[in-house]
Amino acid sequence: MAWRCRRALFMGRFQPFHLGHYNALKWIVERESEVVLAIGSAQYSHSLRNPFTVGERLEMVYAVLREEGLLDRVLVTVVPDTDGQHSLWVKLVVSFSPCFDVVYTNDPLSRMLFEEEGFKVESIPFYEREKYEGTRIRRLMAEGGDWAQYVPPAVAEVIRRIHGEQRVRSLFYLEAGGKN
Ligand SMILES: Nc1ncnc2c1ncn2[C@@H]1O[C@H](COP(=O)(O)OP(=O)(O)OP(=O)(O)O)[C@@H](O)[C@H]1O
Ligand SMILES: NC(=O)c1ccc[n+]([C@@H]2O[C@H](COP(=O)(O)O)[C@@H](O)[C@H]2O)c1
Repeated sequence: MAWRCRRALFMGRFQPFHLGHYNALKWIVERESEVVLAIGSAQYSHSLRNPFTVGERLEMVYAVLREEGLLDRVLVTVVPDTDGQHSLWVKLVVSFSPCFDVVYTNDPLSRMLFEEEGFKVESIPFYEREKYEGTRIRRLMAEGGDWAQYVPPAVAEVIRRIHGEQRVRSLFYLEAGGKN
């Protein structure tokens, strides 16, 4: 592969940024000179799948990068979804992102779309996936469980400041049709 900029892309929704994402990021940073962390589904918020705004997710990511001294190795961008127009999405990612050569993702659709556009795609080893999964952590928030142990402390601080747990609980109630 001809390198253009020696940078890797790490894509995700990060709803919220949890310890699985943190371990994945550290693993990628060890293998690559620079990483572009791209926050996807940027236009979405206030749903159970995407409760946090892209601005709130940026706060979570920067809190971790600052705390871990990673600001000189990781660039951050945000990318909206193209909602079904999959053939346009990689072009949008490219235009919203600093240059990158290789993509790290476990999402099969993202892999297919990036490979079709000629990008090298790598899988990420899962870190204790039974614990560190966004869907599970959001459910714990909705049920008043101990979600904070599954995110970096700096992220827990952001979520508490924005009353994220209360929001997820309300969304759970709304999306269940006000029945639970
Ligand atoms: N525990 C984990 N270890 C390593 N990589 C992970 C882990 N959890 C998620 N990832 C990877 O991080 C990327 C971004 O994931 P994403 O933001 O969708 O989080 P998620 O935990 O899979 O959330 P959700 O359950 O909301 O879909 C994906 O490639 C995903 O496979
Ligand atoms: N057409 C599209 O908008 C399109 C296609 C594939 C992936 N994506 C996005 O890429 C990200 C993939 O990350 P996950 O690993 O979090 O699923 C998500 O934000 C997802 O919505 C968008």
